[in-house]
Amino acid sequence: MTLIVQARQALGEFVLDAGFTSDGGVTALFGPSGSGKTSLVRLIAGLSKPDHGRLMVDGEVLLDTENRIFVPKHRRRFGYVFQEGRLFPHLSVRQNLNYGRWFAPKTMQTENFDRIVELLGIGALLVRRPGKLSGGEKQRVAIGRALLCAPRLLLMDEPLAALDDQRKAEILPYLERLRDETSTPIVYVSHSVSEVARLADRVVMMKDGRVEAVGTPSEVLSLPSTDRRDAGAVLTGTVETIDIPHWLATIRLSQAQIVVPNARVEEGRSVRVHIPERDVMVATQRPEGLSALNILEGIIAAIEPDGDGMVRIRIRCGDDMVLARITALSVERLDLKLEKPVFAVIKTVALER
Ligand SMILES: Nc1ncnc2c1ncn2[C@@H]1O[C@H](COP(=O)(O)OP(=O)(O)OP(=O)(O)O)[C@@H](O)[C@H]1O
Repeated sequence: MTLIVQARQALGEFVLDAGFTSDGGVTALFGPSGSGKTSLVRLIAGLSKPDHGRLMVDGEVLLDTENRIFVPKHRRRFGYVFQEGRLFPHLSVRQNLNYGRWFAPKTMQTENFDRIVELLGIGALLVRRPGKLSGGEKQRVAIGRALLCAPRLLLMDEPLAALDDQRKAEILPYLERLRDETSTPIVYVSHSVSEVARLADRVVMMKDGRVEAVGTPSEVLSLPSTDRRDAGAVLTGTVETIDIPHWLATIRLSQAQIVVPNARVEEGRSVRVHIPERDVMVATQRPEGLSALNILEGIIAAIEPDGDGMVRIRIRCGDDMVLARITALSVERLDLKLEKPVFAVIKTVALER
């Protein structure tokens, strides 16, 4: 699948002027509130029309303002999942799902039902009405309904934003399965670093209506302009062991292991971990007697002034890069220099959420 989108639209004072391409997988539209993510996804969906723009899927032109082409939303064959599921309250889960199936091309109408129900773990809910479902269950049904239309692209606009952390944690593994076990490309709107770190293959970072950066989660989420509270490294590893009594998973990175609070993952599974740069300290000797579980040995690969007396240190640990944001005074006191061996003391690391 290839998706090419480019659009310009004035919305009152706000001007959206953005575009990106995708070759499939999960593309996250990421950025602060008001950066234009929803406006861009609405244009892709055909829910609004840009002043100027072009949209192509697999070579088919769905929008081209110059040539006055505008394929209406119901003929684009895109699935759409909103923040709140928007299920029909008077229909059972099965009927809600069947409603989605109705829009699929005839040849695809039957094959998918059981597989999608199993994929999303909603088999036990089929006879219930939406009023009797939790927020996370509703979202899973909404995703199922969207998938049953056999969409060629699934648009998800902050699908977890209305859920509490526990429900988010419940639903994220289903989204991962969706990514890994279906070939449906997804455009996923979110302003959560951890969600994007966990799910996205590619990140389109937006700011003030424009695309500021495009790349892998590790490339984009470590950029200084990412929300300060969450900026940091995103590393990929494999679950080595699970310690259920302590609720910890040990993840093998390129060189070292890292211990992460979570015991819900399966051993052998490939996962991403997010290490916020503000939660990393730098030491020139291996510290002892600390409560931090993760101390990684590495070499300083970059020292970047970051304003307000702060400095970002990039520490190369094997093939992984860990980021630390520390004071310029600490850099002086510890005499930190390029290529110096150091220890990254990691206070928090998250496997998801
Ligand atoms: N129809 C409209 N008329 C005027 N302004 C609009 C309209 N639609 C959106 N905007 C403005 O465009 C900007 C971008 O909004 P948009 O919802 O796309 O951002 P977002 O990145 O999705 O934000 P959030 O994460 O809060 O949903 C906002 O400043 C919003 O107020």
